[in-house]
Amino acid sequence: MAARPQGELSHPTAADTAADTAADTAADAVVSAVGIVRRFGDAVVLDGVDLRIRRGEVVALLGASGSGKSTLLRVLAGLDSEADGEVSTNGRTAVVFQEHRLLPWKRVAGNIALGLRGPGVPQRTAAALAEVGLADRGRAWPSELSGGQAQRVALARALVREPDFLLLDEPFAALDALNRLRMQALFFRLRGEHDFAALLVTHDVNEALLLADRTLVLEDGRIAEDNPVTLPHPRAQDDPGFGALRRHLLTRLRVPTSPDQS
Ligand SMILES: Nc1ncnc2c1ncn2[C@@H]1O[C@H](COP(=O)(O)OP(=O)(O)OP(=O)(O)O)[C@@H](O)[C@H]1O
Repeated sequence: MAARPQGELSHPTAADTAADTAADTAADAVVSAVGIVRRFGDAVVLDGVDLRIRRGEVVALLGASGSGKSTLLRVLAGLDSEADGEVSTNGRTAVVFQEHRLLPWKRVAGNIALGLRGPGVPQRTAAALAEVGLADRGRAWPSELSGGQAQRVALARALVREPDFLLLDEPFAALDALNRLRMQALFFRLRGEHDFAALLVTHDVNEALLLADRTLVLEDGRIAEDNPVTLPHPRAQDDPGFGALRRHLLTRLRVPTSPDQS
């Protein structure tokens, strides 16, 4: 790993040393982060995070409120230039936030197509909308959508870019319980069809265990726990293995469990 000056987060490109790239970003990794440190004033929020996510892998990032999950996501997405350390990405990335962030002055289709070039954009836009079950809403304004629909559009806007790596910051947290379950099922289906890797920031241990291949716990500025989830799909919350992992994570996160959760 090449030494990087303090105060500088590097996103190496092909111009960086070939040796670094070969060693640090193996062909099967969509993102590789080494020694990420992020301070806000005197507060050290990320204190040396190392993380690698493989192609096609879905990783859930858990941690107490304020532990730095969103900060880490922003660093990995290249949205934060103030961090120290090194991030290498390999392929296209796209981000979905908790709030849909659709432009209110553009119709749904216009929001999805934003920034796309070349022939076939209307077809790609229509296909992405169909994938999230909104084939007939392309001409709607964002203000005419329900919260769940708007979040589906945000997902379509990310998918139409055919990302290798999808970063999701509590994408379903603002939805009611039923819509949340629908979105989780949709995410699972899309993941099977597109084979993207994902980092899913979530507060919801059940969501993490339903969707992820691996769970991370961020604590004291570091990845304190990194565990594979080997349960077969479709995962059921009443499965004993699921329950054991949930209890472990809830304890790790110091969330009190009630008898019906255990
Ligand atoms: N722009 C900023 N300026 C100052 N402090 C910040 C800034 N962004 C984040 N922080 C601080 O960094 C810490 C981590 O914030 P972050 O949003 O990453 O946590 P989180 O784990 O995503 O929290 P939550 O689960 O509540 O969303 C918090 O103490 C927060 O106040």
